Amino acid sequence: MPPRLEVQNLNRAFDGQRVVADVSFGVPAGQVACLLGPSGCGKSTTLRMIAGVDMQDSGRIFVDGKLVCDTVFRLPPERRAIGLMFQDFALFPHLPVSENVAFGLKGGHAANRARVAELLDRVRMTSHIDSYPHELSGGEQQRVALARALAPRPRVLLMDEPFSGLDERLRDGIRDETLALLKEEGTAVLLVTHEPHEAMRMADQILLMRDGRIVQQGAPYNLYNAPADRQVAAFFSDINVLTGRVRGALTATPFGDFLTPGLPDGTPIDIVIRPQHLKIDFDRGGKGPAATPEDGSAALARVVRARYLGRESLVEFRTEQDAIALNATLPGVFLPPEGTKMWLMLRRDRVFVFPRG
Ligand SMILES: Nc1ncnc2c1ncn2[C@@H]1O[C@H](COP(=O)(O)OP(=O)(O)OP(=O)(O)O)[C@@H](O)[C@H]1O
Repeated sequence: MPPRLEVQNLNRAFDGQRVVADVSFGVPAGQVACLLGPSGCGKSTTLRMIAGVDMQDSGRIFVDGKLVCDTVFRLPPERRAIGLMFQDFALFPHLPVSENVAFGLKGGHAANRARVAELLDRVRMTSHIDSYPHELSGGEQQRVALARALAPRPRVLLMDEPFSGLDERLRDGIRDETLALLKEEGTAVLLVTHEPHEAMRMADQILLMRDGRIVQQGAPYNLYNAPADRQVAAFFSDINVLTGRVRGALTATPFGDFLTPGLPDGTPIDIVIRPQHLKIDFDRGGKGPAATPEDGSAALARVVRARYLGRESLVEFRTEQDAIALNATLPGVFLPPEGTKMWLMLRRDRVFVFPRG
């Protein structure tokens, strides 16, 4: 079976500047793919080409294996079986909820009572069927917009930052409800976001974009735990970076040597670790824990600052050797005074080693 949505080698330039470069991916039915990346990396342009409101310079788009658009053939947007839900896609203010949901259906609400009732039930808005948009909260409007987008049973739904207008506290609930409904409908979803948290929560597959290219794609677990490069690692959380140079297939640090095979001597190396994967131990008269294969050797450091963040504490350290700044997060309340000597270790299975790009 071909993926429900498939994109092959899409390219788009504006004024000679490439903003989408050789983008390819597939989204199976019932799955959510998130196009994730910083502002201006080409996410919305990709979405607009798939929707049919912009035209690619080269590349092909398929829905259920059928060509929707290449550089010669082009189905108009309304014949692509692709639904849209954009942040600024407001509901029609002069229509009640029932007619808003039925808007894309032939015959309006009168001819589609069952479908409208089913969708409003699924988004828990049945009691608002006769309300007008201005009588609804932001979250309620969003749920109606979702029902409207799904009413014509699109094969593919494109969502551009659909939750960004909502109150932070409402968002997670609405995201989860939306996800449940999309799975039930079997729609393939392509969701654009610049928020890693949103992508981690929603996506079966993340497509991470940078400068018009997909730099890594895969399940959220893979991107978080096996990032392709230092920037990908940094996109999902704060990171600590140790720098060094290859010497005889090894890179030396205050935490012992790291294997860097296959790289010529002198290659600059970034050793990356997330703050939650630093281990700390107390100083026992100038001695720290013994080296282990799991954690390498310990390095002596002093506390620069410690802050309580609610669920965890953030402690900033500086190593005695090389004065490397390192942040550690620890669960609960841990606020050692400035200057406290402690021993740090890096969980070797959580360290990423990259040649500097
Ligand atoms: N119609 C256009 N004409 C000229 N340049 C454009 C046009 N549309 C987009 N661009 C440029 O292409 C680049 C990518 O824009 P795009 O909107 O796809 O990025 P994005 O990743 O969706 O960003 P954001 O998250 O800020 O919406 C930007 O530099 C933008 O200025």
